[in-house]
Parts: sequence; C-alpha cells; structure tokens
Amino acid sequence: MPVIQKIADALHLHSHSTTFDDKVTIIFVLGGPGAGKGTQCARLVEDLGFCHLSAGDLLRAEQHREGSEYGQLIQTCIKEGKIVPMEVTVKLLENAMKAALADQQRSGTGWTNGQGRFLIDGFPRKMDQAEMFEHDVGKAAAVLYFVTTEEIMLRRILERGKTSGREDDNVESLKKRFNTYKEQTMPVIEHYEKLGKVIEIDSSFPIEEVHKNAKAALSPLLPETTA
Ligand SMILES: Nc1ncnc2c1ncn2[C@@H]1O[C@H](COP(=O)(O)OP(=O)(O)OP(=O)(O)O)[C@@H](O)[C@H]1O
Ligand SMILES: O=c1ccn([C@@H]2O[C@H](COP(=O)(O)O)[C@@H](O)[C@H]2O)c(=O)[nH]1
Repeated sequence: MPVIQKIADALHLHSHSTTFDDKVTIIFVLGGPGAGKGTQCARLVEDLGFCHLSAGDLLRAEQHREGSEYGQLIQTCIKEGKIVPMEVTVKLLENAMKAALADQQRSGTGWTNGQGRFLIDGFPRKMDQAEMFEHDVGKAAAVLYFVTTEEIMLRRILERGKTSGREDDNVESLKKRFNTYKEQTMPVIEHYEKLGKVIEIDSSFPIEEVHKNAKAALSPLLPETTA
C-alpha cells in the first residue's frame, strides 16, 4: 500500500470501504506448521458455526484447477515453503467468502441478515498480505494463535506426511516452512499483539483440551445473532 494512502487512512482523510463490513466476523488463525490450526478450525466449525477457509487448501485447489495460470507458481512456492504473491491468495479468500455468504444453504447461528463468521486459517503469513486484506476485504476481529514446540510440530507433520500426500510434509520442506514462519509470519503476530488482538492458545495438549480453551476464548468475541 502506498505510504500516502497509509497516512490518509490513519488520519481518516477519506472513507474507504472494505468488501465486507462488521456484520462479518473475521478471525485469522495462525501458528507454525503442524501446530493444529486445521484440526482446531474443524472443531470450532462444529461448535460455533464458523465457515473455515484454509488459505493453503484454497491455493492447492487453485494449483490443480484446469486452466489456472498460477498452478506452477503455487506448486513451487508450496514445495519451497515460500509465500505465494499476496494478490493470488487474497483474491481466492475474498471469492470464497463471497460464495459462503451467498450460499442459501448456510443458515443458523451467525448467518442471518447478512451476518457471517469466518476462520481464515494459515493467513496472513506476511505483513503485506495482512495490510492488503484489511484494506480491501475486511477487518480481523482477532488472531487465534496456536503455539507449541518445534519438536511437537515436526513429529505431527512427519506423521501426517505418511498419508497426506502433501508435497511439503517432509523434513526438507518443513525446515524451509519453519524459516519462513519465523522470518515472515512472526512479525505479523507481533503486529497484532501490539493491537491487542492476539488470543494465544497452547496447542501441545490433546485435541479436545485445546479445543475447549480455544472455544472459551473465542465465544465472547462473537456477536449476538440478529433475527
Ligand atoms: N492437539 C493435538 N494432539 C495431537 N495431534 C494433533 C493435535 N492437533 C493436531 N494434531 C495432528 O497433527 C497433524 C497436524 O495438524 P493440523 O493439520 O491441524 O496442523 P496445521 O497447523 O493446520 O498444519 P499446516 O499449517 O501444516 O497445515 C494432524 O495429523 C493432526 O491430526
Ligand atoms: O497465505 C498463504 C498460505 C499458504 N501459502 C502456501 O501454502 C503452503 C501450505 O500452507 P498450509 O497452511 O500449511 O496448508 C505454505 O507453506 C505456503 O507455501 C501461501 O503462500 N500463502
């Protein structure tokens, strides 16, 4: 984002609207590879009616979509643990959010009168993505941050790699993913920490215990459903 635009935004010199307003609750979900983000998002979908969008899953689907101009680029980035250019990922997320909000089948808690609630899993992994998403798409209410040791993450990913078929669930790719995480994603977490938006959950414990803690921390942030 150009500096002049940042200053204008900070001073509220012009009004700028995002694609989604505050009827839509957006929670970013971060944590190292294998911290348990996807597992916990699935449990929160069951309990709190979230729509779960994994940036990695959307990228893998785009990689395999016939006719995609980004297939090769995405494949290389994923294998190397690099971040795909933000324009691609932000657009995929925005489209998926629009589709979920337009989906007539989706109803119930948090999904009436234009309301919606999203867990955006594995995103933003880099500051430029965070800035672009919040400027164009919508504001994040909080960042759910799952933390455990590198040893536990390594063990979980290598176990998952036996059946996942993922090209990056191996020691070589994992080392690169850990590096990218430390160099590019940690600054994102620090940024949101300064804004008081980070909910940190220790994900070293069994799945149900982690879920109980995550659910208790998130529930108060969710708006009442309007009739
Ligand atoms: N609390 C837990 N205890 C034990 N195993 C777990 C726990 N949470 C997740 N797992 C297992 O660890 C593996 C990684 O979990 P998951 O896919 O949820 O991680 P992730 O953070 O989404 O990883 P990535 O960012 O690489 O996609 C999975 O096989 C999952 O079943
Ligand atoms: O915003 C994002 C999210 C992910 N990626 C790439 O995808 C892989 C796998 O992500 P998972 O969350 O582990 O499924 C990640 O290592 C990046 O290469 C991305 O570029 N941008």
